[in-house]
This record gives sequence, C-alpha cells and structure tokens, in this order.
Amino acid sequence: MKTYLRILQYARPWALFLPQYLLYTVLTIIFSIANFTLIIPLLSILFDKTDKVQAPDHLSAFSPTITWIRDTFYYFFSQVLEARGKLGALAFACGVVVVSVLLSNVFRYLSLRLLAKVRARVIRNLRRDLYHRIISLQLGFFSGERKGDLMSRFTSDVQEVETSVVNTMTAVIKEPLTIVAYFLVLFHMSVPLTLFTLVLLPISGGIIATIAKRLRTQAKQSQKTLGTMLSVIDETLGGIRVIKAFNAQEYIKGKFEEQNDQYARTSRTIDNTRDLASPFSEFAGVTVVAGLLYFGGSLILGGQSDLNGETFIGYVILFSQVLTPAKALSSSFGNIQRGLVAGERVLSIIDTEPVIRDRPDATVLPTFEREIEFHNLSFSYGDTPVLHDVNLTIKKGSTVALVGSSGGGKSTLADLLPRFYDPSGGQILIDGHDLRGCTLHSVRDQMGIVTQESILFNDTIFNNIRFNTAASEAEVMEAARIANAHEFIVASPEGYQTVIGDRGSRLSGGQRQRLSIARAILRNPPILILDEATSALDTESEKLVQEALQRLMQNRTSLVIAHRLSTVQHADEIVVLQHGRIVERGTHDELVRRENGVYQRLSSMQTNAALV
Ligand SMILES: Nc1ncnc2c1ncn2[C@@H]1O[C@H](COP(=O)(O)OP(=O)(O)OP(=O)(O)O)[C@@H](O)[C@H]1O
Repeated sequence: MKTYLRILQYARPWALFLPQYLLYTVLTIIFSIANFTLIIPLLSILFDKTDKVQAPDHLSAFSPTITWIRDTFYYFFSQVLEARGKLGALAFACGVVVVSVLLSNVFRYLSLRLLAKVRARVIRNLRRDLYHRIISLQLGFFSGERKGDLMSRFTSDVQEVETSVVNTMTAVIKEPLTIVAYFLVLFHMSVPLTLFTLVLLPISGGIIATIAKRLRTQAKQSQKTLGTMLSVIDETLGGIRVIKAFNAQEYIKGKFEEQNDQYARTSRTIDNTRDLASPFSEFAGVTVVAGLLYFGGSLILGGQSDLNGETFIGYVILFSQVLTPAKALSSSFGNIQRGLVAGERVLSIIDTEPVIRDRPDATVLPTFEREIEFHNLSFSYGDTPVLHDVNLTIKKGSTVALVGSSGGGKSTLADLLPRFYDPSGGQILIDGHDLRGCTLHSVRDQMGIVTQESILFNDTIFNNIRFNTAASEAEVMEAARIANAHEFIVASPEGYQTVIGDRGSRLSGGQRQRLSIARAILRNPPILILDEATSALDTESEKLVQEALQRLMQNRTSLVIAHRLSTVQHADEIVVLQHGRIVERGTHDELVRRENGVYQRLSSMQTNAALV
C-alpha cells in the first residue's frame, strides 16, 4: 500500500486533475446506471403493464436523490404515454437511453483522457528520478549491480508500473465508486435482496486475495530473472568479438537459454495464476446471480415481495452490472501486485542514498595553486583493504607516475583523487583543503581524466570532443589539432559531423584515444589523471598518441598510471605500488640504479619482453 501511494505521489499536484476526474466519473456512473434502470419502463410497455406505472402528477423541485430522478422520468414518461400512446412512450424511453448512453460515454472518454495525462506524468517523473539517482550514485554502487538489471528497471519495471499501477488507478477510484453507487440504487429497489447478495460477495473476495498474494511472490522472481537475462544480453553485445574469437557461442547460448527458459517458466506460472482470476470471478458472479434469481423469484412467487416482475428483472440486470466493476477490481488486484513488485524495484534505487556527496557545509575548492597531498591514506573496498598508509605529494606542474604489478592499487589511488571513492583513512588535500569538505563539482572541475579505455558516446566527433563545454567550433578544432586528431577527422566522410558508432566502434583504437585526449585538452584542467592505455598500438599510431599526451601534460600537474615504463622515464617522480603500499619512489635514473629494486626488476622484464 505504501509503495502504491508513493507511486501515485508522482502524479502530483493532484488538485490539477482529481476533482475533474471525480466529476467525470460520477457523471459516467449516473448515466450508466440510468441506462440499465431504463429497462424497467421499457419492459412495462412491452408486457403491457403501463397502467401500473406510478407517476407523480406534478414535477417536484430538484433534489439529488434517486427518487427525484425516478419521479421526473416517470412524470414525462406518463405525459408522453397519455399524449402519444404506448409506441410514443417506447420511442421516448429509447430516446432517453440513447442520450444517456451518449453522455455516459462522453464522460468516460473525458475521464480516460485525464488519466492518460496522469499516467504519462507519473511515468516521466519516475524515470526522471531514477535516472537522476543513477547519475548521482557513486561508482562503487555500479560494481555491485548488474547492468542488465539496472536496464530492466528503466524499461520493463517502469513499463510494468505503467500498465499495472497507473492503469489500475481507475480500478482504485472508479470501480469502488461505481459499486457503491450501484448498491445504493439496489438497496433503494430492494433491501432483502441486496442484503442477500452482500453475504455472498466476501467469500469470493477472500479467494481472490489469496490469488493476488501468490502473484506477488511469482512476480518478484520473474523480474529478477529478466534482469539477469538482460545482463547476459548486454554482455553478449559488448563482448561479441571475444565470444566469436573464443568460439564461445554455445557457451553463451547456454547461459542465455537457461535464463530465458526460467523467465518463460515464471511468466507462464504468473499468467496461469492471473488467468485463474477471471474465470473464477465469472463463475462466482453467475453463481451469485443464479442464487439471486432463485431467492428473489421465490419471494415474488410467494407474494412476499413488493417487487413486480419488471422491476425484478431490472434489478437482476443492474446487479449483474455490479459484477463488471467488481471483476475489474479483483483482476486489478493481481495486476497491482505485479506492478508493486516492479515499483519497489524502481523505488529501491531511487531510495539509495549516494555515499559520496557534498556535505551540507561543503566549500568550493579554490583554483589549484601549489600541491596535491595524499596523507596517511588507506582505502578498502568493503572489507578488503587495498591501499595502506600512502603518503605522496604532487607539486604543481610536476608529473608523478604510478607503476607496479597488476592489482597493486594504482587505479584505486587514481580514483580517489576525483572522489570516485572517499578514503577509508587519512586524507587527500589540495592546497591544504581536504577534498571531503569540498563540493564534488568543484573538485572534478579542476581535473581531466583520460582513461585506459577511451569512453566515447554514439554521437558526432564534434560533440564527443565538445562534451559538456560551451566551446566554439574553432576551439574544438584547435584541441583536435593539438591531440593529433584533426587530420583523421577531416579525412572522415563527414568531417567533424561524422557519427562514430556505439562507444566509438567505427574508429581505430588510436583514433579513439586521440579523441579522448582532445576532449581533455579542450577542458583545459589544471590537474590531469592519466590511465595509460595498455592496448598496444602500431608504432605510427603510438607516436601520434604519445605526442598528443605530451602536449596534454604540458604545463599541467599529472598523475599517470603507467603500464609501460618507457613512457614515464621523464616523470618527476615514479612511485612503485605493491599490494597497496608504496615500496619505492624516485626518478627513473635513481630507481633503475637501485640494486634488486622492484622498479629495476620490472624495467628489465619489460626490456627483455621488448627484445623478444
Ligand atoms: N570495485 C571493486 N570492488 C572490490 N575490489 C576491487 C574493485 N576494484 C578493484 N578491486 C581490487 O582492488 C585491488 C587493486 O585494484 P586496482 O585496480 O587499483 O589495481 P591496479 O594496480 O590499478 O591494477 P592494474 O594495473 O591491473 O589495472 C585489486 O586486488 C582488485 O581486485
């Protein structure tokens, strides 16, 4: 219930549509009840019982009661009957039916239009909140989640909320109103008969509630399976090259099919349970009507009721109409359960508080002037310690290179600087300001990041370089020139307007790197974090990239994660990280001279590898 109300909150402000919706709904209900009660005068004409029609001899003043509506109709009905005879009265009653059907449907349409507006708003707001939250969550959140599962929350879960929760808003507002209105009229027509039907209804209600509970459990399972399946699809699309190269089609197919089969199985069980609701309620409904016919018929036949035959038929027809909203209500219970599961999955992300965010008293980090200092820094991923007691100072304008064996903690250390993670112990200071006390925006604003894998977007080259800056065309071109990218760009079919495909798939590795370098050059950040690419480029391409990087690093303060030692020989300081600790530091010349040093060993290993 809480989830349901929270989802409906997304439709706010309610005042914009709720009063209007209620008005349309009440009018729809009034006119649709009128349609069915009009069967009574029609029957009395056909069965030649018009002499028994009790019509008032004058029009009474308006009052919002069933009696007033009934009396007014019969007043005119008897007038027409007197003036035009039975055929005229028949035509009059039919005319009123047509007008009333028209009006009830016009109001129904108007209420549906309003609902469509609300639905669109709820879904738009829900997706927006979800997207905003995902953007604001820290990187650590994503390593703990499956991408496919997150995608399925955006797509199928939001869709499910739309079809199940928002659509059932009609059920929650309109159907109960309809049922209450019908019962008012039914009570007005016959109290004992209506009491009789009321005894039977809770029994069917109980059974339907049990079905709804089962659906909820099954729906949870189903959404989870779908998430896993989408993850497999996502990984397949991302890794199609590796899958083919390793002849792993059968392996990945097996993985996919397992999830696909499981999803099909749970979907089938859900459908079976859901489909049970409708035949069951139909059976229950007809049983109640049959019981009513028997009970009411025996009252009339025994002369114990003041209802006549026509009114009784009218009553039964009207009662059978209650079953439609009641059925809609019961089947929407099943749908709501399914939608609520989806809603909870969406809301659980929206409710995840970002761990890394601005403190209430966060200040803006002033422009970088002197030095970056890692002070007694330690860091753990959950319970796994990765960095221990790191002390490092990077002076403005200098280049510090991080080297060391794989898993030593280089990337983690570099990730701490732009506050992708916050340290578990110690501090990172820029000009003496602890980064945790500064706004994320101001910290990241001073940094440019070039990652190992060039992260590009499926857009034009121009937009990829300009990414989130207001740079002019000339500035973009200048950055591309410095990054050695201009020539290949102008040689592309549409120059700067060439679309580069998903993650830049239409470009070579070196071209992608040069575009990311151009993007960083354009931002012109004082601090640069460079995760040097491990992928080998051919000599020509390598030269172009290296040149671009050198230009990018000029006059900047750089932290470089180096995988090939040849590229960091000119660094002002080289820091060797092993198992999360700094084990050696110094310039290239100092370190290669150190007997049995880690750097010396790494250096000779790489030289040998290059010679082979
Ligand atoms: N998101 C994460 N969650 C948990 N552990 C992680 C995470 N990222 C990295 N690690 C672990 O932290 C340790 C340091 O990893 P890191 O990526 O910083 O090393 P690295 O020196 O950059 O390695 P490489 O040179 O191979 O890129 C590794 O043992 C790794 O398994």
